[in-house]
Amino acid sequence: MSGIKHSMTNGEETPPRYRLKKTVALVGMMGAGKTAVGRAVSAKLGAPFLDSDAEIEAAANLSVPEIFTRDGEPFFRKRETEVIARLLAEERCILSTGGGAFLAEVNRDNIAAYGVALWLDADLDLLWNRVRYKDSRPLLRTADPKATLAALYRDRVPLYRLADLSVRCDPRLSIDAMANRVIDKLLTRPDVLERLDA
Ligand SMILES: Nc1ncnc2c1ncn2[C@@H]1O[C@H](COP(=O)(O)OP(=O)(O)OP(=O)(O)O)[C@@H](O)[C@H]1O
Ligand SMILES: O=C(O)C1=C[C@@H](O)[C@@H](O)[C@H](O)C1
Ligand SMILES: [Mg+2]
Repeated sequence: MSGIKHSMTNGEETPPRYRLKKTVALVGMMGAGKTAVGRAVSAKLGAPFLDSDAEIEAAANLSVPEIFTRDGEPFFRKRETEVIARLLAEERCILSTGGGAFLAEVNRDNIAAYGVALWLDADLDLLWNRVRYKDSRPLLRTADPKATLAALYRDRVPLYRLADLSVRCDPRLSIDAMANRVIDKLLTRPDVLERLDA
């Protein structure tokens, strides 16, 4: 349990205020919670939230699966690199990346140039439980999506380990509680996040 009060629980407490000094890119497997937890972290910090998948979708006016089907994965990866570079340069933020983004060295280098990468490290079982009922991940449209997810996991974990920071995803923790865990981790890096009312 975090020893730090992160949110207002009664009328007497004031919400904590933070200074985000660098962009935090959330990386990790599909279903780890980069989007959901990233949004909650940004709300708690009062920092902008950006999501590379959502930006690519908005620019194309198509969903991620539609882009994969129409233009193919290499096209998507090019857009992903462009979008991440643009978002990093635009403003200091919490940036949720797509699950494959951190695999490309160019994206890792760009993230390092502007901020830090935080890996949301989730077990395969948890990931499968999160993604199994949704058809929004084109890479899992295979005859055996569970085996595909396991293969992606095996291949990708060594690269996610290159992230500056990592937080384990506990299946018992809500999105809000995970966001607190992420903030606790960021506070271990005063060059990234500072608490102003400590
Ligand atoms: N701590 C949590 N507790 C309960 N549900 C969660 C938690 N974290 C994420 N979820 C849910 O799991 C699903 C996957 O989360 P999310 O879309 O944030 O993953 P992601 O890492 O952004 O995946 P992708 O790489 O495909 O974008 C969502 O339905 C989300 O609401
Ligand atoms: O893990 C991946 O490679 C992906 C994850 C999603 O966030 C999307 O970026 C897309 O479905 C690819
Ligand atoms: Mg996401």
